[in-house]
Amino acid sequence: MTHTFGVNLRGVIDLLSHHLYSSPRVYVRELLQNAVDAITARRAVEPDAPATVVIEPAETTGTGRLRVTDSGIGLTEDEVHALLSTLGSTSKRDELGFARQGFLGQFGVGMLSCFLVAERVELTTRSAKGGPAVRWVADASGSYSVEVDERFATEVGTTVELVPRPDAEHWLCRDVVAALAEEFGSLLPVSVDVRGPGGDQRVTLGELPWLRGADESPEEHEARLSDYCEAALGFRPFGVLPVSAPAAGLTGAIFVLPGGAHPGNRQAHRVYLKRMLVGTAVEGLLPDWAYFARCVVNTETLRPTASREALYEDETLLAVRDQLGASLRDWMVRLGASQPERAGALLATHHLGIKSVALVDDEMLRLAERWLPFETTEGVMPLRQFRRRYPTLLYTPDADEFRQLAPVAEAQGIGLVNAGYAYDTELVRRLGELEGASVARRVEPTELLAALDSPAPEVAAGFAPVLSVAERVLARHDCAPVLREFDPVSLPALLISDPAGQRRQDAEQARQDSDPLWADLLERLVDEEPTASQRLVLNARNPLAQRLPALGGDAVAELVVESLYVHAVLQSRRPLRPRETAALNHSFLALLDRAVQP
Ligand SMILES: Nc1ncnc2c1ncn2[C@@H]1O[C@H](COP(=O)(O)OP(=O)(O)OP(=O)(O)O)[C@@H](O)[C@H]1O
Repeated sequence: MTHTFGVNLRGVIDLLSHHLYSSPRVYVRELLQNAVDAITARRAVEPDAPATVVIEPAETTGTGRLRVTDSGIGLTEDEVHALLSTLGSTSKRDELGFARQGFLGQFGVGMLSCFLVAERVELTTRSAKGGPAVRWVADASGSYSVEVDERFATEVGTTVELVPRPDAEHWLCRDVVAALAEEFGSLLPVSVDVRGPGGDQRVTLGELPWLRGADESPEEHEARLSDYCEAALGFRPFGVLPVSAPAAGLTGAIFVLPGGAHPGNRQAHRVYLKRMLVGTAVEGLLPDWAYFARCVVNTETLRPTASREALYEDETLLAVRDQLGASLRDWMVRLGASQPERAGALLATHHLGIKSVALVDDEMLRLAERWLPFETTEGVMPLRQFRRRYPTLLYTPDADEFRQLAPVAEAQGIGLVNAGYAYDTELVRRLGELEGASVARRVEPTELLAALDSPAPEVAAGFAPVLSVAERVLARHDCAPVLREFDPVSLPALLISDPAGQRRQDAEQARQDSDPLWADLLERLVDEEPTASQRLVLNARNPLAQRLPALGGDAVAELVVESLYVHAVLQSRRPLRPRETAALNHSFLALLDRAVQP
């Protein structure tokens, strides 16, 4: 024997209010949706039928109830039983169960959302198909009654009245209802009026704001869209671009933020489905890199989730995202060609997002090269400008390394680029991949050392005793001294790390930490390259360094060399190692002690 499931209406309402919809406010959307669908159905058979929805809030009806009247197709008595009184039953699907084109509803549960704010719903209707007027009265406990009486309604259409729940009266008040009707329904293709003491307030705009009027110039259109963006999204956009994706029946506009966006910000796009608002913080319409832009779109085919508050991540949405992303990118490239200054300002404001696209997109890479400011030894400038002087982009992948090497490189006439910030190294490398290996190269610190002049033999001979002291002192810090002559003269010593020596040091550390088998192998590696991992390059042109050979006794020379070393480490902004901190304390205090001796 088979039985039919019973449904506990209270339980279903609880499910809807607490788990499906984010707030009772959606009841206005569901009422508007039913009214618009009913008008669509009537106009399919009667194209000139009126298309009006009138909302009378609690204050206007004077009974505390809310009344919504539409000029739609209405319902016959049989339809009232079959469609309204059966959960999940809908007139908006075809015989095979597919959602019928042109209708907003499809699940047959929307009416239930009225019970989020009402304890009773009264629906009075007259069908365009003929027959008497019908009244359906349902209450939140799940019981309903149907009455037929010619006198209930004279016009074709439907009136829904909500009798508020004692704790939900405010949801039916004019301010709340008008605000919600405007938020959800401002773009609907019918007229929606909210009745009030001062007359009717029309909440519908008529046309989609991003469709350009016949007598509107492009400039006027852009200015109007900027005003719309300010009113709807709360910011004056840097730029506006109308977009469309015909496959998804989508039209709309992308608004570029004037500043202040962060790559980690959630995307918050305003999406309308068949001109009814889905949400104001819908995600996924633009690629992640476009975090500095917001969309307002209307779509005919993207699928809403059951709550109608988000979109399904299906293939159509992915295709739309790619297409909108490409439109934004093309717009930026065009801006770069037609209004270079504006493009430069845009890139400077949103450089992180733009750099992340440039990593995978050649056009954007060219744009970034031409417009994005980089720190270089020639000052802050775009890479294109830097390359006019230095055909090879010699870069440091680390900002500290840049700071350490830049003054010396600059004095030797070597151009350096700081590629130490997010995405910069990859970007410069990609430029090399695109245009040939000679375009970009990481500077090897030792290469800079090679560019520095060696002092004359007699000068070197004078420094020999100091250098042997320095060799001993610096060995404690895995460093070896070198004597060179270089500018700037004000710099007594420069610390340069040697990648080969660093590898050796890493291997040494690994050897100490590893098991005997590996230790043996690593030991051989370590032995192969017995170089220190750092060089302290003493500047024979610097007046302080020049006084080193004349220092009386090894003890003072030791102190000075160690101080110069620690100073050079500090200059390089590398954190001090414990042994270096100890050396700093010791040499500083010892020199102080000597300085204050009577
Ligand atoms: N104002 C109205 N005029 C005419 N018919 C209506 C009206 N309101 C509701 N109906 C009928 O009642 C049915 C059930 O409405 P309900 O809002 O519960 O679900 P739906 O609109 O079909 O789908 P969804 O759950 O997606 O909103 C509708 O399919 C429609 O046939």
